[in-house]
Amino acid sequence: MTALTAQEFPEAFSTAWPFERLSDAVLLLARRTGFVAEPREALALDRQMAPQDIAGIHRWFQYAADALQVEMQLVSSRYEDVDGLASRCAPAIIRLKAPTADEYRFLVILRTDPKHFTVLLPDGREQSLPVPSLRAARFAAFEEEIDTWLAKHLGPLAARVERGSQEAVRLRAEFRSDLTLTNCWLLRPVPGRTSLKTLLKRERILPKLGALLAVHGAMALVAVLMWMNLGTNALAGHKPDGWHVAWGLLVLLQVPLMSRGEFLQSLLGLLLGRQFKQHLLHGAFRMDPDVVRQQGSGALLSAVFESESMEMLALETGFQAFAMIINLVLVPLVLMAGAAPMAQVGLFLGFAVFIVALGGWHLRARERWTRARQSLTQDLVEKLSGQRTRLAQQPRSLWHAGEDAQLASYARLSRPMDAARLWLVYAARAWFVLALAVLGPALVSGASPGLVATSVGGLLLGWGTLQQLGQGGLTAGSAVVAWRSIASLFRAARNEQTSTGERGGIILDKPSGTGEVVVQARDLVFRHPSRVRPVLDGCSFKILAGDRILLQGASGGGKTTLAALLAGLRRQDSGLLLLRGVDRATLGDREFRERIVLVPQFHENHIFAASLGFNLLMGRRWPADPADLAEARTVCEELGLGPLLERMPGGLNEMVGDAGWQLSHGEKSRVFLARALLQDADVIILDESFAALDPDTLGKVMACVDARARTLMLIAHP
Ligand SMILES: Nc1ncnc2c1ncn2[C@@H]1O[C@H](COP(=O)(O)OP(=O)(O)OP(=O)(O)O)[C@@H](O)[C@H]1O
Repeated sequence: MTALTAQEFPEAFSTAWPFERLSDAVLLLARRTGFVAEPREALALDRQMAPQDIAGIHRWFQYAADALQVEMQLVSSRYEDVDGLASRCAPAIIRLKAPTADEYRFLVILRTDPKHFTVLLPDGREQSLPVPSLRAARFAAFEEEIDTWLAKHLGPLAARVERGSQEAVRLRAEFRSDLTLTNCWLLRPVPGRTSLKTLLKRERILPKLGALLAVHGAMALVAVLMWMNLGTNALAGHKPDGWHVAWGLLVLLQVPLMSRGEFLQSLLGLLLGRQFKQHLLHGAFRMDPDVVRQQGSGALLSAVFESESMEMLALETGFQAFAMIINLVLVPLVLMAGAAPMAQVGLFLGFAVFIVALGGWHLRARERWTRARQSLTQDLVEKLSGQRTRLAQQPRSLWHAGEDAQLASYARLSRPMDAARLWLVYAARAWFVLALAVLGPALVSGASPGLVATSVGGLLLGWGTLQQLGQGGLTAGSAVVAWRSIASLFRAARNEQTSTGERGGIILDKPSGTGEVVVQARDLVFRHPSRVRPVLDGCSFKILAGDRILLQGASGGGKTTLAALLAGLRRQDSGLLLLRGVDRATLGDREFRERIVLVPQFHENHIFAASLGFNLLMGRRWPADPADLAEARTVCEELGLGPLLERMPGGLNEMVGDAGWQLSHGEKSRVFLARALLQDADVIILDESFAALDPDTLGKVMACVDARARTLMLIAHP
């Protein structure tokens, strides 16, 4: 199933943009959403692209996304989720097909709510379209077929399953799991490139923060009014003549204020938490691969834990800070109006300073403890990853060596942190007792009930505030420590100059034929940052279209390093590397990597915990078209994976990876090969990819690779 047709979605076709104006459409959408102000350069359509060529359009969207510094994500939705997608997709572009002719148009969706699309018209105006059900629109033709099937298999029961009900949708989805809606591209901002100002504006965060501040202010004011009312009336022995009703109303007023405050807090937490997560994920992909490798998986896992707690703690502290700052100002004012003003205010301020100092102590202790905890996590992950090696080759007596000392050191570092935590908790209670004691002489000397009530109100408010300050000190300290562990990940999101940068500006035509110079290297020099001598020094060569190159050399000679440079995973220190006459800076990393595809050595490659189909086609395009899946199946058969596919009950949908169907070494290496062959690259580099294959399979695999790779470089040992 591919595009929506005009018949299925009649209102939309007349509002959609023609193919020739696709670049104007993308540009206008990006501007209206506020994701980009002005593009760096004009967006040109790819000369070779045709409206029916989904692969070409997808490639062009990626080029446009790079140029505009946004993301364009191809999505597909299954039968049961289509309406959900419709209500969440904006801003997005959907390709629509005319019912008869081979004509396609592009629906440009600016906003959505559950019942309407706001679309951008080709003349720049906006129009609202009712979308009763995209599912009904898209799959109307199949409903009858499904009804017949249901009637046949469920008999009279089928009549009880109401059309459109949850059960009916689920049954239909089971029956036709192949029904999907594709050709929808979501436009999204790149998290690392969104300025704080844009973010605040787009999510309307400042008005929400303002409202939260106002709610907290109102709650504090109501609390003070309640105490004043109580003091001046109840404690003075006034009869209930209306003041008690006012008191009751003030109590009631707290309820809506509190629920509004909670709501705003949750909403802001959700918005900020989402931005934070997106930023971190984006950063993870922009980290230098060498840095990631050096850190080790344990440190990365710790960073994940820290990011979780950082998010929670930062939000918690931020919101508490609101109420606390208001109260820190309010408490001295209330106490000043009470029975022992100077003594109580002095005591309150003294305690506040004391608690801040305790917070500093806790921060330092927490930092040392966190380092010990991270090292424990790193050690545990290392031990788990090396479990098989340890079981097979390490004497049992050494399995737990050093663990006691490590745990003892961890326990020792926990002690000062726990002590600081305890002091922070008890400090607020100590304030309460001392402040009450200070009030004693005023009570004895017969201070007026109003003054005493105000003092007690201030004392209670002060108690709550110092508790918040102590708790805030704990969480802020933990958040600061967590931040230090993940700051590099966060900053990486803004990093454009890593080896994984993505800017681009040119789409190359398909190669014209054999003999053309595809790659030209002149005087390449590369030195690993930690090494003194360069691995590559003055390396020059040419690769022509159609070449079959065997690269051999001693172990450690630099073959893999050269492959990494060619495939755009590393940058040379000096020298020139051109792909079809264009250097990487001009071409952009995305285009460069799509043209030269590397199959890394087995231990550097990965099978993802996803379907086999995804693992095969992730380098081409995902979600995949039926044609992509058919080609993936053919390549698998050519590589001798046909019997495996037959054994798998789910076929290409079978889950593989760590928790899924376990693949053998040779099967995995052929999945890696198929993944590269399906990418339609100009040059394929295979780094020792055949080690695990028996002679029969090797013959098949070589024939398939030779037939499918336009230009090939094999790295192998002599
Ligand atoms: N990330 C790195 N940091 C520092 N040095 C590295 C790094 N990766 C590789 N090297 C060093 O660079 C040199 C070349 O390594 P490379 O992997 O390119 O060799 P190779 O020819 O592919 O070896 P093999 O045939 O054993 O796979 C080696 O001395 C290696 O120790």
